[in-house]
Amino acid sequence: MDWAIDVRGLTHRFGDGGLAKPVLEDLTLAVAPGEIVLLTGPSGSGKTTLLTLVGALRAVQEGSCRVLGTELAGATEAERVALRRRIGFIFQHHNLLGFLTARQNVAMALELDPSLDEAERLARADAALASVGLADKTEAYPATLSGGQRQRVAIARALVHAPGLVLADEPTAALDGRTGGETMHLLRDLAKQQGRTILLVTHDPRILDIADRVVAMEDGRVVERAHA
Ligand SMILES: Nc1ncnc2c1ncn2[C@@H]1O[C@H](COP(=O)(O)OP(=O)(O)OP(=O)(O)O)[C@@H](O)[C@H]1O
Repeated sequence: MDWAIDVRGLTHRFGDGGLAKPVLEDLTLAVAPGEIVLLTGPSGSGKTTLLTLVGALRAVQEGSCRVLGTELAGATEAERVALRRRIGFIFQHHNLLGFLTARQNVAMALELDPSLDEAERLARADAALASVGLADKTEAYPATLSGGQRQRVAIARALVHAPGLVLADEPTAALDGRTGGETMHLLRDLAKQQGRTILLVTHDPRILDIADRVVAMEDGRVVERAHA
């Protein structure tokens, strides 16, 4: 099987090497293409660290971490940058740029694709915004949108470049329960339509039902793999 994510024996430490207790310890996790996996577990169990390693945002220290076919152990910064371009990221705080409209924020994710001209980028951004129900907000600035609308813009931005993988870190943390649930169901529906793989870190029990699989972490290890 060509896994979207194939992590084996991953160990990660912060601080001064040998003596520090690992934040991730001999962790193994495989995610199939098109699968939606939610990662839960107590604060400090290493979820965000795992997400940043899979997202090629930090260097692998020990073990194997294959993402979309790229081995990140021993990868160069250029290889990590190339992989990051194939991933869509969604953060707790939408991370939209306040001086850009919704359309410009989404189109930015396409700027690295030299095959697209400006008109094509904007057209794709509009289509992505329409797919999250924001066809009438393309010219809106983030400050004029609600929290749920901003996170939907962030979803459009994460999906617009047809990423092989979407990584999300606590995407509902800044939203009320109902809005968080609606937003994540929308993400799930779009991901399923488009065949995207998702790894999503959450503390929010109300969104566990969007998962194909819920993986629980504790002390840097996977402790439970439950089917949702
Ligand atoms: N850059 C860093 N330098 C030193 N220690 C760090 C760093 N980042 C994280 N840690 C430590 O690593 C441990 C795991 O952190 P991590 O953020 O991965 O956990 P988490 O499960 O995502 O927690 P939370 O649910 O609170 O976000 C914590 O004890 C944290 O303090």
